[in-house]
Amino acid sequence: MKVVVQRLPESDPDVPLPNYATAGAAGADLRANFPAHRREGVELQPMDRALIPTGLAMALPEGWEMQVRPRSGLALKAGLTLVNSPGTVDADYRGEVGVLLINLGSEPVRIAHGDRIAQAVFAPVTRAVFSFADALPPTPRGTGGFGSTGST
Ligand SMILES: O=c1ccn([C@H]2C[C@H](O)[C@@H](COP(=O)(O)OP(=O)(O)OP(=O)(O)O)O2)c(=O)[nH]1
Repeated sequence: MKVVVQRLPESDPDVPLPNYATAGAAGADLRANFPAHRREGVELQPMDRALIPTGLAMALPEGWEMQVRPRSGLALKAGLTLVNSPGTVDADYRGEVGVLLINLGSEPVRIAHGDRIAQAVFAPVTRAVFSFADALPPTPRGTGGFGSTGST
């Protein structure tokens, strides 16, 4: 599928576009691309969160979404993940793609300009058509949930 990408005016054109690290990768790595006055990056203290810019806006084909997901290596090594995982980028969004990082680790984590901070996975969107009913079709489970079948 084709995704049209716009580099935003204050972004650094030397930061590569999202790319797939291997031939079979499902996610394309997204990089931090700070505007000129913030190229020093940011340091996230434990439990700090920050919206990290990618310097990019995108036009996805209608009927598709882009999911912004954590990178497992950063999660394991540094406790770095996304506050809103997976982030949802709508096909009609034309603003800058941002990555909402949070440091769940016990040490400060530095996010440098150009770092690979998350990955983008594209998925088709199925939209629901909602309708009301007085009762729902019965099932063996019924209204049981939240551990009603046991915890192990
Ligand atoms: O990780 C993310 C999540 C969202 N967005 C952008 C694209 C998305 O289309 C828009 C809105 O996201 P979402 O619908 O999740 O946020 P909302 O809080 O419901 O905001 P809105 O009222 O703008 O829909 O923000 C990102 O850049 N990165």
